[in-house]
Amino acid sequence: MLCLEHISWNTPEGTPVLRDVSLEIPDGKLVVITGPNGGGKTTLAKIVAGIETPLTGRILLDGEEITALDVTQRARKGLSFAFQQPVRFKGMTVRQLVELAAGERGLTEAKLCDILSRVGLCAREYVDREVNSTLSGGEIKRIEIATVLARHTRLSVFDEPEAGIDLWSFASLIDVFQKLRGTLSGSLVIISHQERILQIADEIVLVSNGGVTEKGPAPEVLPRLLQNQVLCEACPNQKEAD
Ligand SMILES: Nc1ncnc2c1ncn2[C@@H]1O[C@H](COP(=O)(O)OP(=O)(O)OP(=O)(O)O)[C@@H](O)[C@H]1O
Repeated sequence: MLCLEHISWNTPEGTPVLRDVSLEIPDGKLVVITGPNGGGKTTLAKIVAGIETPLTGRILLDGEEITALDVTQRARKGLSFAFQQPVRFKGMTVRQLVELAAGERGLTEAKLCDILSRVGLCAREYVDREVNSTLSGGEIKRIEIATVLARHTRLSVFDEPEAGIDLWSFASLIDVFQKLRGTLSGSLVIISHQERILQIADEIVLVSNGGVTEKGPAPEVLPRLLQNQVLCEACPNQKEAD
């Protein structure tokens, strides 16, 4: 289980972004974090990844404090992330990147194909391409999601997997997440605004204005979100934004 205790974070200019966030991410569950733009969801994910350091609070993984660990040390503990703005791994081929993620050299074409087809990419066309600007944003995003899927980690976090992905790939991704949920030993967290992703959640957490304003089992929280009661309370401009 991942526990966040009293996490706060300010921008470099000192503007509060996260205010005293406490949250438990249980094992074996698909937890979807949602909420209005700018509420603090990605910042929370960056703090869990070790990219940002919290101003206050601590992070525990299975009871062990990991607050002081850097990104690499946390990755070794089994935390992996697919961010909204994917990182580009200059000079590496797709094959090398997936092998690195899977921790296995010399993956067979069949295995590579299995991993890449989950995100709607045909392995044969992609494996020997370099991960650089010749790939589209959507392709890079899908490759990054594939690397997280390949790792089978303790905690996997996907930040807006729907962003920049076409409808067909998105539909197969939902399928992948659903299958993952059925075989989960660790935790699976998806940050999303998409109703179709909220529908497959076990638990939903609403992050708004730097705090957790709602959390609970999806069957209880989702109807309220869909009726817009919760989102509207949390974000008065939500209706206008939609
Ligand atoms: N390094 C930074 N410097 C300045 N402001 C920042 C920084 N990081 C985050 N913010 C601000 O913190 C707020 C929360 O950003 P964050 O990306 O966590 O929101 P979010 O809930 O993920 O939003 P979205 O749904 O739009 O992806 C935003 O107002 C953002 O501009």
